[in-house]
Amino acid sequence: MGSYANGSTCANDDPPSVEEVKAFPLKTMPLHANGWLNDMKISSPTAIRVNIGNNGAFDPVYRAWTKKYPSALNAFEKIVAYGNGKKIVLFLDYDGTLSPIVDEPDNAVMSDQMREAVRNSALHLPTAIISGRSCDKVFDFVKLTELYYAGSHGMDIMGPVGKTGCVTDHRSTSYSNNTNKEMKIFQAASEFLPMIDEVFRLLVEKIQEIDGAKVENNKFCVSVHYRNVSEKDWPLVAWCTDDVLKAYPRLRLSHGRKVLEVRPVIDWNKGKAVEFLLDSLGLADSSNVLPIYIGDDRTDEDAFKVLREDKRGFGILVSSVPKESHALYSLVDPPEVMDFLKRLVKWKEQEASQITIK
Ligand SMILES: O=P(O)(O)OC[C@H]1O[C@H](O[C@H]2O[C@H](CO)[C@@H](O)[C@H](O)[C@H]2O)[C@H](O)[C@@H](O)[C@@H]1O
Repeated sequence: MGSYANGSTCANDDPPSVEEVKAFPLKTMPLHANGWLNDMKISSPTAIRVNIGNNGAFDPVYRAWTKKYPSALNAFEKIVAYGNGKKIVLFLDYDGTLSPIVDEPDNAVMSDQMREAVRNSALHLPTAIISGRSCDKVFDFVKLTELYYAGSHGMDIMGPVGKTGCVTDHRSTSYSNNTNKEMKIFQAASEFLPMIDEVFRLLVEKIQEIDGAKVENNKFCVSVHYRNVSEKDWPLVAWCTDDVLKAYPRLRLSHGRKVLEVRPVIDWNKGKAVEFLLDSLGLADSSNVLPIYIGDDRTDEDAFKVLREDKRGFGILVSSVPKESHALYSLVDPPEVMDFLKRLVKWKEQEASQITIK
């Protein structure tokens, strides 16, 4: 017997019809789906676009927030001072970090200038992209072979063959890419593939009745987008997703920017992917390595946390609205991310020329 948001219980497991849900969305919603609705509202604040100009200089609320999360551009000298004598490793999220947030997920293209900035970073520093999208999709957007990629929130990693014990893990396979470097694919959730495909199909069927909703297959995760859904229908998105997921206890839900992320219940996330890549690259020794992770989303917090807890590196949160984070620094938006990458490259080049002169 289930319980509903209005305190009543349902006598059998038959869910209400979509018409009933449309008529009384909150009344017919199971309690946990009602909890999701709160999270949907919290994780998708209507961007009260503050007057950010000049690093928030004009907006008192944002300015106060940057006291806790200083701008990584303003604190650049301090950041590179931490990196002095250490190898900096760069981890970048994709959506909202390298590309602007747009209404249609398939249109989230990266500008050529940003691609160039990322390519230059990768030529100077080990650089990886860690995204909620599938590896293939994020590679189609980024189109750079100089990087390492982790898709599906870190559950699908294309990286170098390194020291890690996971090389012998049954979930990893080695191959040679077109640069003839030996690479490996590590898929922490490989056994979930058929289940994710099934859930994707069920969600598409269910969600198609909701105006503006979209379901995206990200290989080891499924994204249910509600950015283009009228807020009055958000309960319906939560209810439909819950109705599918209740038959899959091995899947769970996390929240992103106007998106519900369906993913396997395994102890793996973007933070684990960062640790895995550092290990694969032979850069797990925190005494001479400084990992920096730049991201904008709730799922990036797992990576910020790993770096912060071990004091081995730090996160930079990309946000134009004040929010709590495990990151140490902030940047307003993707153009500021691009400036930061360019400055890092410049600093690296200066460092290299000084070494040559000596
Ligand atoms: O980890 P990320 O690279 O940040 O990926 C997270 C999700 O990003 C995408 O959705 C978000 O960006 C879309 C395009 O700007 C936007 O329309 C959507 O509302 C955002 O949630 C992507 O489509 C998802 O699959 C990723 O999981």
